[in-house]
Amino acid sequence: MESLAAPAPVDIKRPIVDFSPSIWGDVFLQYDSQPMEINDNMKTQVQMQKEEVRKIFQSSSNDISQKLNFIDSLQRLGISYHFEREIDEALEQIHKNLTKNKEITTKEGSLHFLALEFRLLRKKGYHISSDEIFEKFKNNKGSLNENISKDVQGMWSLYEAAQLRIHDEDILDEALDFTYSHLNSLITNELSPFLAKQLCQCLRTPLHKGVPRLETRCYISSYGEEPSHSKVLLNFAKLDFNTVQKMHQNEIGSITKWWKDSEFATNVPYARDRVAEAYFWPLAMSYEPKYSTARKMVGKLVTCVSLLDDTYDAYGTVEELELFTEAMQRWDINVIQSLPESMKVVFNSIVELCDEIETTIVENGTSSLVFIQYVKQNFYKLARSYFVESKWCSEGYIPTYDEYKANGSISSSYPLQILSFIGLGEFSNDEILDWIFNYPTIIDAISAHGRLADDISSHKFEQERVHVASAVECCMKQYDMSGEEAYNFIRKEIENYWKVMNEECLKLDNIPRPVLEFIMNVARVTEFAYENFEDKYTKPELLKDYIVALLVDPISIELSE
Ligand SMILES: CC(C)=CCC/C(C)=C/COP(=O)(O)OP(=O)(O)O
Repeated sequence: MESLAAPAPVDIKRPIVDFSPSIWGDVFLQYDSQPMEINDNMKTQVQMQKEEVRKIFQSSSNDISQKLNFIDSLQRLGISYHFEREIDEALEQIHKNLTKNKEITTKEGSLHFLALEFRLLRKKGYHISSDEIFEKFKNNKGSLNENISKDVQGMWSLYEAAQLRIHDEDILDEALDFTYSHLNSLITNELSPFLAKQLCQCLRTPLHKGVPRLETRCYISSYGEEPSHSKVLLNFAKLDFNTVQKMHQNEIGSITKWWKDSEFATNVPYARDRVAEAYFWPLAMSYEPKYSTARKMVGKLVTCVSLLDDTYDAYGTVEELELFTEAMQRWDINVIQSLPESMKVVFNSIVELCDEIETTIVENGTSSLVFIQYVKQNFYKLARSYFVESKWCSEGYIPTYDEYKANGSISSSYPLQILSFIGLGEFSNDEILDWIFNYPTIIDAISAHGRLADDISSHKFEQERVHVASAVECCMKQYDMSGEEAYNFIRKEIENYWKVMNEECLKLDNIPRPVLEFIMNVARVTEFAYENFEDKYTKPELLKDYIVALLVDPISIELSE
């Protein structure tokens, strides 16, 4: 068959990029036909083990420290979603015991205990004063006591707790520097290889910034080596991981089938072929079974966003893209009749996806129809932001950093992804959708964080070809900085956005916690995807092992345990 993608006039110079092909072949196709339902025997086992875990939870009712450690393990092992009500009630009770008239009244306990209590309560949205809870660890100058450096477990917990810091929490800023440098110095000399490995991992990715499913996969592998581990919890976590993984396999199988049937790799040959990598984003937003539809749809949506991005960045001319953007605004393919077939394929894929989303929400009765209008408008806004970048690029214009960030937050595609995921799930209602659509501070912070992290990871690769000036050049221009200074400036901005996000999570008590968690998970997957100046989306070999661990290999379960 003749390729659909041949450019219309032969002499057009296109910004084609030599993206590497997909590394997955047909690996995920087999899962499309795999039965979604787990068998009766497995269901009975899940139910029995879950009840055993519940009994242990209930029996720890009077010991706060034990309860907090138990909740922490449930969360880290990825099974807390089975016990949401119990955990909420327990934390509410613990919060009541800790505070009276908003003052913290009980500050007894070890540094580990207080830091864990602080972290779990704050994660749940309780605004606990860091100054008050850590008061007894300060000296008379108001700084942290040097002698806490002897308490490794305490420092470790304080390091994790301090990640939830907001602005003007000097004690937590200090705690983060203090614990990081002391813990880092322990790795080489004083710890067992097992602990040193754990510590390295948490210094690289603290719990608060980790992608939940990856954290769980990693923690299940090491939890059994902790002296105080519970076999009941571990077995249930493994069984649950494998059961839920089957559902994830089914989802990625069906997205892969759709992608292959649509022949995007042939029909849009200039674009990245990244189905499994795209699915990583909705999987990071939530792995829970009840968000299966949202994951499937958003997985497809991210692949369409990727086709669109490459159409603007790696194929279209400014004249073509102007027309394409107009077609997106009018939602009308007739506007682009004169453009190359491949661009029409991209346009149609977006229109058809929106139709599919609409059918799904009507069938499931989960969402109001304002949702689909918002999705379409966000797709247009995304295309418009890409067009702005294309124009800047063709004109050789370097915008100011602020101008670049305002546009770049939209072109991160996060507002669209977040809106779509939440609109397809159980918390979808007009109020929440309006809130997201109007770009609240938390979405702004996450999108800007995404744009900056992406830019500093792919800066060198992108500047090797004709590409819009990135945040780095814009920052150099606006503040008259060297490249190195701009990198450092942007890294500080990224840290600052974390404080903004943490702060918003405390303020937004009218938004359900799971919704805030989905949103925060986007920041977490950003940190992971773009760490160490690498772009794991564009270079799939960097993501391969993680995808295998989450989507291909089950966890082995020794039956004797
Ligand atoms: C966040 C995800 C996975 C979105 C979908 C695909 C996409 C646009 C990835 C970023 O690519 P890029 O680094 O080339 O983006 P940009 O061109 O916006 O810098």
